[in-house]
Amino acid sequence: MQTGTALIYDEEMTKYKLLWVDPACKIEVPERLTVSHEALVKNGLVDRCVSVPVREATDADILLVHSEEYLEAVKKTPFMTLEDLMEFTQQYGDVYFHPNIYHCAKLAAGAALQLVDNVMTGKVRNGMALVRPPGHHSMRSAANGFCVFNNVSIAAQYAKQKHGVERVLIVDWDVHHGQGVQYCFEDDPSVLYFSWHRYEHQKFWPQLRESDYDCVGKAKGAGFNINVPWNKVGMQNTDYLSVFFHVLLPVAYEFCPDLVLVCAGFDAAIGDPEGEMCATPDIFAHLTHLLMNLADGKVCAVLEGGYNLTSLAQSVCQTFQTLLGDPTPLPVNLDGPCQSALESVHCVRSAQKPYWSCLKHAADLPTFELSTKRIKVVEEEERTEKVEEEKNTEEIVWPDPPKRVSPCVRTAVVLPDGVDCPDGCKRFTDLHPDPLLGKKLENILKDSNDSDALSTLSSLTALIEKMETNKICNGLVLVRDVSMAMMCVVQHAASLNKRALIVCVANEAIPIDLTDDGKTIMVHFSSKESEEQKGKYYIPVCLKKGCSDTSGIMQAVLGLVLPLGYQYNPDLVLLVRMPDCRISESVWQQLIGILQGLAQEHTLVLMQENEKASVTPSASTLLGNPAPRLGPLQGPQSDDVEALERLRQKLQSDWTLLQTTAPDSR
Ligand SMILES: CC(O)(O)NCCCCN
Ligand SMILES: [Zn+2]
Repeated sequence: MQTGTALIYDEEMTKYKLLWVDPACKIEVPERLTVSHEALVKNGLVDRCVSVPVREATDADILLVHSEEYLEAVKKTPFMTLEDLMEFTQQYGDVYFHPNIYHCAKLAAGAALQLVDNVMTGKVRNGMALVRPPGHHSMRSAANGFCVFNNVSIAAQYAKQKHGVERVLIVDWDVHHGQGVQYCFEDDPSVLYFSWHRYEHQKFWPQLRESDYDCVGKAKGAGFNINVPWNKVGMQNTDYLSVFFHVLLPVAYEFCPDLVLVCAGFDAAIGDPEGEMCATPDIFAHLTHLLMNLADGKVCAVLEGGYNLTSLAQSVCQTFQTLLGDPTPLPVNLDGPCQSALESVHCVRSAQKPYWSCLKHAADLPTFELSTKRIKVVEEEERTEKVEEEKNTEEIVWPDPPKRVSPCVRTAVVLPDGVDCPDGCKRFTDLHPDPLLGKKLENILKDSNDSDALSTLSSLTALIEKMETNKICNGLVLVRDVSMAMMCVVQHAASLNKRALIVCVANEAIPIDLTDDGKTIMVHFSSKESEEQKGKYYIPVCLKKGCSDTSGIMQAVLGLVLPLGYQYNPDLVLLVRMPDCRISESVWQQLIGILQGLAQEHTLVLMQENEKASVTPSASTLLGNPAPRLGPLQGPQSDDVEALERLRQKLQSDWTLLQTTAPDSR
């Protein structure tokens, strides 16, 4: 299994800066790179990465995206006088040139190519390049928005041409719209470009009509360009996650990319003068994690923006820690998305509905949107250039990101004799069995002197306690009676006053009645509608074709289990696979991989002892290896989607992160 996280950085890229007065450009300073790199050093992250050297992009590399005349013009800038540089800069928007910026722009693009080479040839699993000048605004023949060459666009073309990559997903979480990337690939179905960006109904820079949600790509590229406009500032963690759960991830899994490139701009974080958003740096740990089970984990992040030196450095560290496999931090009290974010999610899903089967049941455009479309045209004339008043974001403060400590044992296993312990795992037995356990479990145990059942259950309960004290990250247990073991875990977690999210894949009803105290939530995948109501914390997901239905399971995991799980914020995730369910191994691994974003990766996998063949693949994902790709997903069964919608409608008043449509409140 491929491991290793590349860090690509060279201090040469700090050696250019703004040489004259220009309020729009003064925030793009060399210190952006130095504070980021110093934070990585301070947190011991540089030593844990594979340092990969930069290289200069060649003319041929740059010409993958840019025109010869533009490249030739930029080549002249090192020899220009200050006056010439200022005059040369005039022709472009919100960007500046410097005698050394051409050199640095070649290094920034070359760094992205080095990252792609090392990931695609398997030298590392993933990585991030810390570069400047950034890239996503630069166009075929124009510099723009501090960008000279379009680093990520060049990397995408390079990956296709040199490594035969067929499908590239570009995730642009920078707070600005990377119009340069959109223009480059808008008619190209092999590159799916996703961007969210501060928009404020076209009032925010670069004030482009084509940054809105209804610009979905052109010709063969229709559907392969996804714009999520933020029409208000102050977006929070929950808004970002809502877009990942209900827009990006379902489409990304359907697209099934061979490679994921990230335009990793951190001006989407709190404190940034450009974004004026409120998402905290730890959100990038989750955004990164949610991408890491795509493309067999081949994720290449390239720095774009990020102008608050504190939140930038913190966000960079959060991203690297997740790329390195450290447990994700607990997502603190997420309430649902704000009304404006919900409108954007609603509009994007309906605009993209014709192109993606995972969205074929999405709601149509809200009626107010149709009416305001006309109003916006009227505003077009009235739009006055929003004067970029000096934003004073200095006084904004936020808590330091939580420490993310990897337990000394990553994956513990409790296996029957004769089943080998997978590499990297640690066999676990309970050294101090609780003599009263039989008594405590008598309501569950059929006969309390069944010694090896008792020993398995005592290992199980001891394992849970080791996870709660963060001695062990996650665990895999094979048992004879899965239902009984599940009830034992539920009871024990409750006795520890720990919240448990149970995801149970089975093919028919299961004998469990949940307490109604909310300490335990169960999502039960099955092929039969369960008639009896088992309380509001029991959530039956019925799939007509049962658990062999990959699309059905993934639709429910991304659109229901994840949002609900993130909002519930459990201390423990229990993944139960009933003996008879026919879930495919790779979907099972995706389930394990995706849900590790919760509960600081305290996932307990429970299977029947005859599932020996699943021990190694399940353990591999628990160890942090990416789950295998599922292949491009077909559409889910219509009646399953309708059942899921009904379920969502029923639950979303309690679990607001499940919402995908804005109430027609206008
Ligand atoms: C890379 C970037 O997206 O952060 N550049 C932002 C330029 C803003 C100009 N007003
Ligand atoms: Zn930006």
